[in-house]
Amino acid sequence: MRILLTGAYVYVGGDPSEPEGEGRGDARRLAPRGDAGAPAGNDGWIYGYLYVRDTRIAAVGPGDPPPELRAEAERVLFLGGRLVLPGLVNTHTHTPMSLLRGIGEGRPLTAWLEEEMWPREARFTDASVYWGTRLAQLEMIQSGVTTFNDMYDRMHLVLEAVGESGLRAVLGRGVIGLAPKDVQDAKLREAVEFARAAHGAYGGRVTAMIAPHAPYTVPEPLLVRMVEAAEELDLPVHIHVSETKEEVERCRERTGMRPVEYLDALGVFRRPTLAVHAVHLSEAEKDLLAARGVRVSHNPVSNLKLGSGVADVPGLLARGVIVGLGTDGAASNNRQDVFHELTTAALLHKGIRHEAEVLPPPEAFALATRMGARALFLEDVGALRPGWKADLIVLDAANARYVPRTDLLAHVVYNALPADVTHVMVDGRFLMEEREVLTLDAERILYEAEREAQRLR
Ligand SMILES: CSC[C@H]1O[C@@H](n2cnc3c(O)ncnc32)[C@H](O)[C@@H]1O
Ligand SMILES: [Zn+2]
Repeated sequence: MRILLTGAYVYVGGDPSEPEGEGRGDARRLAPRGDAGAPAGNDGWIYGYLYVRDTRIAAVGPGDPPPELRAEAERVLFLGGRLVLPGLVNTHTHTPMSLLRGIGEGRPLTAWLEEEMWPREARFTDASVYWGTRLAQLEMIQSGVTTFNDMYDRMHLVLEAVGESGLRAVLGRGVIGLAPKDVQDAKLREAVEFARAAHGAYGGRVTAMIAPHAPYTVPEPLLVRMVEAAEELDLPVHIHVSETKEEVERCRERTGMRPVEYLDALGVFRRPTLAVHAVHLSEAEKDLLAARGVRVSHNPVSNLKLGSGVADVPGLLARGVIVGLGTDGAASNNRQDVFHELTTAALLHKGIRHEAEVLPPPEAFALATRMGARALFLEDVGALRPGWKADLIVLDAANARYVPRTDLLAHVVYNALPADVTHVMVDGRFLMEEREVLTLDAERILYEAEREAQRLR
C-alpha cells in the first residue's frame, strides 16, 4: 500500500547516542532550525509529510509533498497538525499475564511470584493464553506500541495472535528450570523449536530470542545449554537479572558472585543479551554490562510497584549501555502502556539523582523508541527515516495538554496519554485508524478475557 500522510508535525529525531547516519535522526538536514514550519524550540520536528511505500518509509520532508508522491499514493491522509511519531517499543512483557491484572496486589517479588503468580499460571489453559495475549496486544495497540518483546510459555498461541494483531514482536519461550531433568529437556526442546518457527515469521515481523527466565530459576547446566542453543540458532538471549536485593544476596550465597558476574562467568554474555530489570548492580557490574554490549530493559513501573528499587539508568547510559523501556506483565504494572513508562522514567531519574538535566526529552523518548528497538536487536525500526520500517503512530494534539506549542517533544514525554493515539501503523499497515482497532475484535476480547479470568479465580 502507498500511503501519504500530510499536514503533520513529524518527529524525525532519533537516538542522540547513535552514530551520525544511523538511527540518530536527520533532523538537521530535514529541518534546519526555524526553517521548516515547526514552532521555534522544536528541534527534531518538521511540519510536512511522510510517505509509505509497502512496508517502509519512502520519504519524509517539510512542507507540501512533491506532486509525484501525490500522484503515486493510493491514500492521502491530511492530518491537520497532528503529530507523527515512531511507534513505541515495549522491551519486556509477559502478555498472557494481563489476565492476572489486579491479582497479588501489594506483595514483593518473591511472594508475588511464588504465592500469587505461579499457582495461578499453573492453572492457565490454552484459552487463558489465547485471550490474555490478545487483551495485552489490544491495550498496546490502543496506547501506541508497535513492537513488543514477550517471554512466556505456550508461545505458539502468542505467535498466532501476533499474526492477527499485526504488531511487530520479539518472542521467546520462557524457561523456568525448577523441575526434573526430563521436564527441563522438554522445555529446552520447546524453546528451540519455537524459536525456529517464530524467527522471521510474518514477513520478518517476528524475530526470536532464547529466554531463560532468571539466574535463580534456571539451574547452571540448563542455562549453559540454553546459551549453546542461542549460539547454534544465532539468536540473542533474554533474561531477568538483578531485580531485587534478595536475588543478589541469594546468588552471592549460592555462587560467590553477584548475578551479572555469575552470568558473565557462565559465558552468557558471549551471546547478544537483553538483561531485564538490572536494578541492583555494583559499579563493576555496570562496567561489565557496558564492556559486553549487554542491553537493558528498564521497567520502572513494575520495579516501583513490586518495591524492587530503581535501576541506575543514567549510570548505564553514561557507560554507553543501550536501554529500552518495558512494562513487564500487567500483573505487576498494571498497564501495557509505554507512555506511562516514558513519563515515569523521565521524572524518576531526575528525582533520584536530584538533577533536572537527567534524561532530557530527546533521550527519554529515544528509550521508548529507537534505543528500545536497538535493545531488541532490531536494525531499521524505531525512527522515522527513509528506507526504515513504516512503524509509526499519530497523536491528536488538539487538547490542552499540548498547548502552547513551546516544546512538542516535552509535551509528548510528560503529557501524552494513550487516548491521544489516533492511528497505529506497523510494516506500512494501519492496525488502528481514528481509534478503531482494525485487526483485533476489541469487544470480543474484553468479554472473553473477563470470562477466562473469572474461570481462573
Ligand atoms: C515462563 S517465563 C514468564 C514467567 O515470568 C514471571 N514473571 C513475571 N514478571 C516477573 C518479574 O518481574 N520477575 C521475574 N519473573 C517474572 C511470570 O510469572 C512467568 O512465570
Ligand atoms: Zn518479566
